[in-house]
Amino acid sequence: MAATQLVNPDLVKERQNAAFSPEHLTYFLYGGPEKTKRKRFLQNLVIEGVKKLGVKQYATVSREEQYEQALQKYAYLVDTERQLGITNSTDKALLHEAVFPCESFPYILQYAAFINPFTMLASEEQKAKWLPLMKNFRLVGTYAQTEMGHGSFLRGLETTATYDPSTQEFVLHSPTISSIKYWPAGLGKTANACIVMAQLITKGHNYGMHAFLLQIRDLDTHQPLSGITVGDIGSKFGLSANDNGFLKMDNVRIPRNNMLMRHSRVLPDGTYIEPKNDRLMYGGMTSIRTDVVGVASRRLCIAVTIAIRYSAVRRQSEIEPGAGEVQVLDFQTQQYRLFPQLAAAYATTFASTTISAFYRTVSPHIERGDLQELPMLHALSAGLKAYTSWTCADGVEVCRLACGGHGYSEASGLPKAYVDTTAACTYEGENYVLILQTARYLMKCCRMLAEGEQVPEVMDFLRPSTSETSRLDARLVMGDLIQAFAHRAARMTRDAAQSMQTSIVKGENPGQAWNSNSVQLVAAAKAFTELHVVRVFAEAVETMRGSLRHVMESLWRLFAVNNIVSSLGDFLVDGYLSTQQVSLLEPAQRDLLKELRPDAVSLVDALDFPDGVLDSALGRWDGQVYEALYDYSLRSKLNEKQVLDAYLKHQRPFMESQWKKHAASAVTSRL
Ligand SMILES: CCCCCCCC/C=C\CCCCCCCCCCCCC/C=C/C(=O)SCCNC(=O)CCNC(=O)[C@H](O)C(C)(C)COP(=O)(O)OP(=O)(O)OC[C@H]1O[C@@H](n2cnc3c(N)ncnc32)[C@H](O)[C@@H]1OP(=O)(O)O
Ligand SMILES: Cc1cc2nc3c(=O)[nH]c(=O)nc-3n(C[C@H](O)[C@H](O)[C@H](O)COP(=O)(O)OP(=O)(O)OC[C@H]3O[C@@H](n4cnc5c(N)ncnc54)[C@H](O)[C@@H]3O)c2cc1C
Repeated sequence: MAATQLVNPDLVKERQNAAFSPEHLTYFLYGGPEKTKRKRFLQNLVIEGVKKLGVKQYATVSREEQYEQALQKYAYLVDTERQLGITNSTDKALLHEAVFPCESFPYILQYAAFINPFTMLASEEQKAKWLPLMKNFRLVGTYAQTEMGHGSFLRGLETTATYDPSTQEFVLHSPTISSIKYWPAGLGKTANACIVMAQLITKGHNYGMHAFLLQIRDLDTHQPLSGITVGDIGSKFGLSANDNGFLKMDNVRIPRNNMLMRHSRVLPDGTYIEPKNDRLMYGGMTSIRTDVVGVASRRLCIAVTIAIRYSAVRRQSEIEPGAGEVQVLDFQTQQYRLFPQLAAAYATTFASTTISAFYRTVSPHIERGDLQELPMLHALSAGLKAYTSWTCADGVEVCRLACGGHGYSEASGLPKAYVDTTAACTYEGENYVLILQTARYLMKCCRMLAEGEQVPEVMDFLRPSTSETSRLDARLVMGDLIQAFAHRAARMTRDAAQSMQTSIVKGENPGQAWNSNSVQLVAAAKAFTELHVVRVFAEAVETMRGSLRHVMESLWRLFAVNNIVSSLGDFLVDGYLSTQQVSLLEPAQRDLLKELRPDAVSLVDALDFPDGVLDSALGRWDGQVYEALYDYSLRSKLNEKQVLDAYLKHQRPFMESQWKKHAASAVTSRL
């Protein structure tokens, strides 16, 4: 920050009063002083670079302009990456975050869901041929899987890829209106190619969903190719700069070699060679799900930074009559709303770091054909994607509401953070559908344990425990709190398994039994995922020392206590927590709010978002919120002219006609 910047005195005081050094926490989050320095350098560089492009603030332009500006900013981003020789994925993510703060952009899937799944699914020969075209943007692509009629149930996809041995081509076809590909990001106007997921039919047999590389537009004129109908799906709840698209294929012929043939193949005569495991086709989705955990947690980190800084600057109402208006952050209710979001922001950040690390560890094994850890990776990434996007979307909305009226203005940066985060509850697998995959794995582990088989170490919590009551006392020992989450997850999983068994005994088939108990299964999978998040947050805190450890331990405790209190029935139902123990929790929660109050601003400062990423009049580092809000309003398009054409066209005639009807006298320009 510029040393000369005039900072709101309340924020200055907050920063002076912190009991720990936020800089140390920043170093912890970003991997040390050197990496932090690099992060700041990179983000500030592109924030300044974007300013020089002359693009307008996202919230002040139309959808078409947002789209155009996003293309312009992306070109600048890639040029900068190349000039700086950036290949590291964290550096890239940091640059993306600074150029597109809580904003989507048309090329979002170029790497995440075009190049990555292509690399996973294509043969070496195919990679040699197409990767250079993809990496150098000759091919701009997306992942076209969802159709109008099917997104969750992939076996129900209707698009067909029928092999014709006489020409050695596949014929891609959308046989019905519901089979039109619908939603893929960047498909409408930007992509000239895509990975299409379609039912592979050869020698009259359907072998299920497979991936094909399809060119959809001419590489020079960008016109759609013959047989292709493609376009933008129209305005959405958010993600306006993205041209999510539709695609209809009318018997489009592609060479046999455009089927991605690393795992399964079709020989020239039409013979099908099966993959080692048909789940490998789903690998691209697992990769993005782990990214989505990171995307959602960063959005909540941004929202909580905005809301806590603003609450420290905003003064309204008195606590003691006559003693002056207080910072709204001093209201217990404000702390009760915001501090759990702060805790969740850190919790999901650590969850994101660990699932990414797990993904990086396991994917080379999967690449080698060792699929032992695949079910666990799938269950954990699906559960965390759902848990984090729910938690963060809800949290962003809590932050927005906690900013009062100004939270409703786009100037706050919170509406765009919300619409962006809530989308993550649906894309890459609707959350209920995904968390049920986690439940499926839990049921499988229950069966394995019942049959005396080994389960992965993280599932050990399912083993019968000797202790059926908690040792929790007023000290709120971390181990006792973690044990409470473990007990709850185990009990709920066993209860769900038992209910499934009962349904089957009553005569339901496995599908019916699953559906009859799916509310319980979802609850068990959420409890398991929350246990995981509580654990990884605790593991991170346990590596910290001194005053940082002290404050982060309190934040962790707030996360744990808050989650117990908000699902108290789960912990009481079998008497694991006694009513006496429960009576400790709400006072402890209030004490934690008070304890964390002096460190709240520094805890968000430590997240280290530059103003360019917050993109918020309310969350600015210097706290000069009213100047920023006023400036934003002056830039409203409606203020470009004092008297609008719409006034002359609609308002004035309307007013005149109303007045004439009821008063039958002339309009005067003054009262
Ligand atoms: C502090 C840190 C600092 C760092 C700074 C960093 C800052 C930056 C911040 C963030 C970093 C990240 C930046 C990266 C940017 C990336 C951006 C990402 C943006 C995303 C944009 C959105 C794009 C959206 C794309 C899409 O939506 S694509 C479409 C997605 N569609 C789906 O997900 C469909 C969901 N449906 C399914 O997956 C399946 O149909 C099903 C629900 C799983 C059911 O399938 P089915 O075969 O019918 O299943 P079952 O019978 O139930 O199960 C069969 C069997 O298969 C197993 N299975 C299923 N899936 C998988 C899998 N994926 N992997 C492995 N195994 C799987 C399942 O478990 C069953 O197994 P068993 O039979 O053994 O039980
Ligand atoms: C912003 C955005 C971007 C997207 N980008 C892409 C993209 O790039 N590429 C792409 O291919 N797709 C994309 N999608 C599509 C997305 O992946 C799907 O919308 C998503 O997987 C959900 O599928 P659906 O729309 O069919 O929902 P549905 O499955 O129709 O869901 C409707 C309801 O039914 C419930 N339901 C469905 N099945 C079950 C079940 N088995 N058990 C219990 N409940 C069930 C769901 O929980 C939900 O409440 C995008 C979507 C959005 C919103």
